[in-house]
Amino acid sequence: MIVETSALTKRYAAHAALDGVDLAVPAGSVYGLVGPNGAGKTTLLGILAGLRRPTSGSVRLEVARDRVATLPDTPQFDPWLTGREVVSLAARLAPSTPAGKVDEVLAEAGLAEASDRRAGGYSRGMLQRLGLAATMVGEPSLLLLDEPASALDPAGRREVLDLIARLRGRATVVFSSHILADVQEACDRIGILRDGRLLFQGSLDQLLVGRATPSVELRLRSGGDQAAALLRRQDWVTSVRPAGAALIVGVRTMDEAEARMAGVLAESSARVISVGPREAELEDVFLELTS
Ligand SMILES: Nc1ncnc2c1ncn2[C@@H]1O[C@H](COP(=O)(O)OP(=O)(O)OP(=O)(O)O)[C@@H](O)[C@H]1O
Repeated sequence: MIVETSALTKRYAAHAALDGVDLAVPAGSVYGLVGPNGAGKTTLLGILAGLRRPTSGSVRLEVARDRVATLPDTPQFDPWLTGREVVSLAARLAPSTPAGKVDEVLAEAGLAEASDRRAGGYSRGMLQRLGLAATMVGEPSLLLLDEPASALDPAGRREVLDLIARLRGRATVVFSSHILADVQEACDRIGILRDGRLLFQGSLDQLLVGRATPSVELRLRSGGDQAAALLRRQDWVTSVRPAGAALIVGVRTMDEAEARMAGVLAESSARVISVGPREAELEDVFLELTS
């Protein structure tokens, strides 16, 4: 394990922001720390980065402090510096940065063209990528990224997630997010934090197996409200919730759903586009664990 904490606790006055957290991050992994607002993600990353002190418990890093790089959730740069100057400054703080590395990471972050423009004119997505470039330039062994993609639009998120995916195998990455899809896509290990407690950590497969209740995804052209009301009255239906244009119907067993779903839909006036089993997703488990 490149990062291990033991019974880590952080109190702000009477409030426990972290409560007995045993985090274990394997070397080389991309670890997603996910949890709702206020769960303690920033506090935990801050302690790992050495920026906050724990109230009790311990942190063990199997990596020298100068091989750890941290990206705060809203990186701030002097607006008059160009992208290249920001990354060059970061390079000077790293123990030894190979020649040409500044241009290499700027290109990797998709900022080659913009590198001589001032950071004050960058978009949010560009600033986040500039922060990543500055974090990556010293070739750290461990990157701690606080919500690197959460505030971005879908295109910006995609760029940042792609950049993180490319770090796999080159460094260990711990990043926090409250966007489950990002974690599901980018991480090979997941920790779920709520109210300062680590409710689960392990691989996505370990998380999903045997936890999420089986469910069926219904796509309806119209009549969704009536169908949902009818479904809620069935004893084999455990939950009905809208997800975009679809209804996600939690069921006791798939057998019952297969035998009885068509009958309920026929009874309603819904126009059916498709009915299909839905693979357990992180969101189901997350809702199960955190609600
Ligand atoms: N410096 C502080 N003083 C007092 N309370 C704090 C401080 N920092 C965090 N907290 C509290 O500790 C809890 C955890 O906060 P933290 O910022 O670590 O959560 P988070 O999971 O990062 O949340 P978010 O997703 O909103 O950033 C919250 O209840 C927060 O109000």
